[in-house]
Amino acid sequence: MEMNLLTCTVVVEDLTKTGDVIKCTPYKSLSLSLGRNEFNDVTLRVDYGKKDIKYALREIKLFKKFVKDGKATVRIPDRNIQFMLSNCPPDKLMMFLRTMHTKLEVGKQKGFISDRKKLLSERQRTFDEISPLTMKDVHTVHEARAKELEKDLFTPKGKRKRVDDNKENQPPKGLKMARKLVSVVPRSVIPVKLSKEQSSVLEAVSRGRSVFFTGSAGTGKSFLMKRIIGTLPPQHTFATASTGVAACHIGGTTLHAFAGIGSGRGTLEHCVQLASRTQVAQQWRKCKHLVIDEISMVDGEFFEKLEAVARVIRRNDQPFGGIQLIMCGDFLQLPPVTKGKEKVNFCFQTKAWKKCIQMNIELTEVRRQSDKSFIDILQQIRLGRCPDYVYTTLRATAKQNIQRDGILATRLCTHKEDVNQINEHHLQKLNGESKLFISTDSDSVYTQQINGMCPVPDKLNLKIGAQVMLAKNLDVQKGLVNGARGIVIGYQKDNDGYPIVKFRCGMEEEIKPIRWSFKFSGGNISTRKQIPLKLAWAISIHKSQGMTLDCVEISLSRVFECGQSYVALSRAKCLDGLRVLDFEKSCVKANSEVLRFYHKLDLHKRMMQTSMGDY
Ligand SMILES: Nc1ncnc2c1ncn2[C@@H]1O[C@H](COP(=O)(O)OP(=O)(O)OP(=O)(O)O)[C@@H](O)[C@H]1O
Ligand SMILES: [Mg+2]
Repeated sequence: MEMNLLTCTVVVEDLTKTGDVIKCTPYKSLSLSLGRNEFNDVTLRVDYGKKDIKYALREIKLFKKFVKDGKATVRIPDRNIQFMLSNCPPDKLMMFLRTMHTKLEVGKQKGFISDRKKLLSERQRTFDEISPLTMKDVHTVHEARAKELEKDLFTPKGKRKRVDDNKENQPPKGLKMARKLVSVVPRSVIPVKLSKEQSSVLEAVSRGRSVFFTGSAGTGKSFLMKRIIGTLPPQHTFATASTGVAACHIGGTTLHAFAGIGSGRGTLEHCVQLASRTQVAQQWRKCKHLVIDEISMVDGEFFEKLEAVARVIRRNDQPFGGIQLIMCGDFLQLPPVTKGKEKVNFCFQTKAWKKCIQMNIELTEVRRQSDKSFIDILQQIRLGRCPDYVYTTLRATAKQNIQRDGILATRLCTHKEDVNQINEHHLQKLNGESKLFISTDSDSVYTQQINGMCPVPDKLNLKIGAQVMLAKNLDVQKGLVNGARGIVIGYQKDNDGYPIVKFRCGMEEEIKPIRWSFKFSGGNISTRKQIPLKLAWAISIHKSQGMTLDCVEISLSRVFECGQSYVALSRAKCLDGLRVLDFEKSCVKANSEVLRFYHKLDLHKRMMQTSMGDY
């Protein structure tokens, strides 16, 4: 990701010394870049088109509360100016501000050249690109901050504290925290690197191509999608997915909610009429980049309607009304939900698909599992094959004891009813009182809809001993990740009484409520604050699509969909964490039309020689 350059909407404000605004000039699009001048000062260059102005930085003030929405303000106090940035790609903005702040702090440690020396210098004016942020830079800043904190603690209010003042010779309160600051530098400061194939997808997207990227379960499609969303301007980008759970995973809304055309089963005229409602039409017109995750579950007819509606509402005859489509999914996982004996209609079978997609890209590196033989087994299942070695290996898992420290495996069920029954049954069996945690929803009108999208329910009933699953990444380094399994071992003793969970990774953690936000048709935003836990004795295979689970038990006797066994099996990270019951060769099914589609993709790739490397 280009960390030194940002192009976005900017309001430039000239300030008085006391910070009042004297003049305010809006620019629809300005480019800001970070570099170093001839004295090695971190320098912000603002490109106004006809001219550019460079600000050598000594002090900046950043206002970053809305950085996730692509907004922030950069104030340069000694130049009496501030830049209010908006509609920035959020990840880019975050990295830009982080680089500027960190490099400046590192510069402060080294010291600046005096103004006098600069004036007397005869060096030629230069502006060189700043080097990328490194962990070393981040450590330098953390150490400096921790030292400052230590100093403050030893010398309260400017008075040096004598050592014998500290009677028990104990480090003062808070010093431990200061030291911790030095030792724990969050890894997330520098984003996880994309693989070569993932980077090439990002590059294609940044060149404005409409892309479909696919790949087996766990090849990092959703991971990449989140990164792509972070590089696009939020006002014109709509992140969606075919199901609520998948939408929540990438911080978006369902495709149906965005489209505003109901089920899409009505006539085109009716769909256009629905999409012409003011708020819905506004979204359609604003949209320049439409992201769709889990595209395999989008019905082909619905996709065709969307494409036609987009052209009409946007009054633009280009495919999809000129919107850039960024879609991902794996058609060998779950297909669209159909009623009764209706034939499945996949998106890739439609004319709209052929018209819109400019690039098909396949991710091939599996990230969820690392064991090569397990990856191979999953690949066979994905293609609907079950040779003897696959059969015997999976049958053998039925005897495995995958429970650890009393934490049972999550049971993946083919049918929804079984899920509720199993969870209720286990909860009732536990002795002790149950404790109810009710969510705080910003708008109760949406509670039912949120239940369909949010991984946690509005009413969460827990008991000591309950098997739970974390529904959000809390601390990736500690293993407190989305899908991590644990057991409720008690409640905090204060008024709130939040649950304490012992996780399979060994961590014990108090789980406090967190907030989810959801977008509904017309752009309405509603939030839910709830403990990020759900009962995890069982979940449905349909709801598990997209998840990574650490220990799973699966009964495949009632599999009814192609790809269903594959989805279930591929949630596990390793064979040791998997127990498959009632496994028969007949459980393994892949749709023949999907296989043909992938075969063609492969042939096409070879013919065009568009291997990822070449691309
Ligand atoms: N470049 C990467 N570096 C580190 N980890 C990665 C990378 N890409 C993906 N991962 C990790 O791999 C795991 C699987 O990724 P992800 O859930 O995005 O896969 P997916 O292709 O969407 O799978 P599914 O088809 O099951 O939805 C996640 O834990 C993710 O964090
Ligand atoms: Mg996914």
